[in-house]
Amino acid sequence: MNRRGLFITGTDTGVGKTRVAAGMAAALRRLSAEGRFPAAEIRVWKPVQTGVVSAGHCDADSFRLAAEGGLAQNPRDIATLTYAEPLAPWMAARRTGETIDYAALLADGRRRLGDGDFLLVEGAGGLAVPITDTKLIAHLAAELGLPVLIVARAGLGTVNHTLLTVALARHSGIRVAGVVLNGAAAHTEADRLSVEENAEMIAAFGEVPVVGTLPWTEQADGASSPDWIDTMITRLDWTTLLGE
Ligand SMILES: Nc1ncnc2c1ncn2[C@@H]1O[C@H](COP(=O)(O)OP(=O)(O)OP(=O)(O)O)[C@@H](O)[C@H]1O
Ligand SMILES: C[C@H](N)[C@H](N)CCCCCC(=O)O
Ligand SMILES: [Mg+2]
Repeated sequence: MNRRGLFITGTDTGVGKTRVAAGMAAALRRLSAEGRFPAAEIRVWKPVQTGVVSAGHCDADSFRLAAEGGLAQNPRDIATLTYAEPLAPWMAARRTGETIDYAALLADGRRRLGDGDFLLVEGAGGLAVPITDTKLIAHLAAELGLPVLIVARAGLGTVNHTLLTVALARHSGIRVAGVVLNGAAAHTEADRLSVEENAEMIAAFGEVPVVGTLPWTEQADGASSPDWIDTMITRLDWTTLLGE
């Protein structure tokens, strides 16, 4: 199967996975419309989301991926599972008396990958987040056969978090496409320098490209293509992302 896609994970919850996934979706959609990206459709998938009451709620990742990515997909189709408790999927499901049918979730992902479009998948939290009592988000990314893009914070502490995430990805047999540092406080020269030094350490010790540094900006929409997205897209190795 021609697996054309990218799994977007993070070093934590709240690091900007949705922001990056939506920004990529909007940019790739524009490139596709201009005939500069070899996929007719750009689609997003949120396998499981927690902390929201419904996939159509404006706070839901499924809603934000569609809105910020400028996508026509129905948010209710973007997310497969939605749980109210803001917890790891395993626990959020258990709070409702359910267990997640991992095989069905994986099959849904493989179906979505099968139509030859380009699929951006957003995980839940980081890679070591439980989906069931035996499966983590890392298992899902590995068994979908997709490379991961790691969204990490830009400041102090991110080197450890990012290198741990890279190590788990590789231990799980997942290719790491790159790292994006999010929330670079561009207020002072010292901040900018420390972000560059964090990127240098992550690249050196993780043997992974830091493909983007997101400034902390308020606006997020599918209309504009911020510079960081264009830089990131040019730095990614598309031969691996478009499937051999
Ligand atoms: N570069 C940025 N500039 C301004 N706000 C940002 C930026 N990145 C993320 N945010 C905001 O920070 C919050 C967390 O970002 P986001 O929801 O993308 O994280 P996440 O990793 O997807 O979280 P979750 O684990 O819940 O899915 C959101 O309110 C988002 O709008
Ligand atoms: C609720 C949050 N926004 C995410 N949907 C789920 C994050 C799970 C994190 C689990 C953990 O690492 O402790
Ligand atoms: Mg998110």
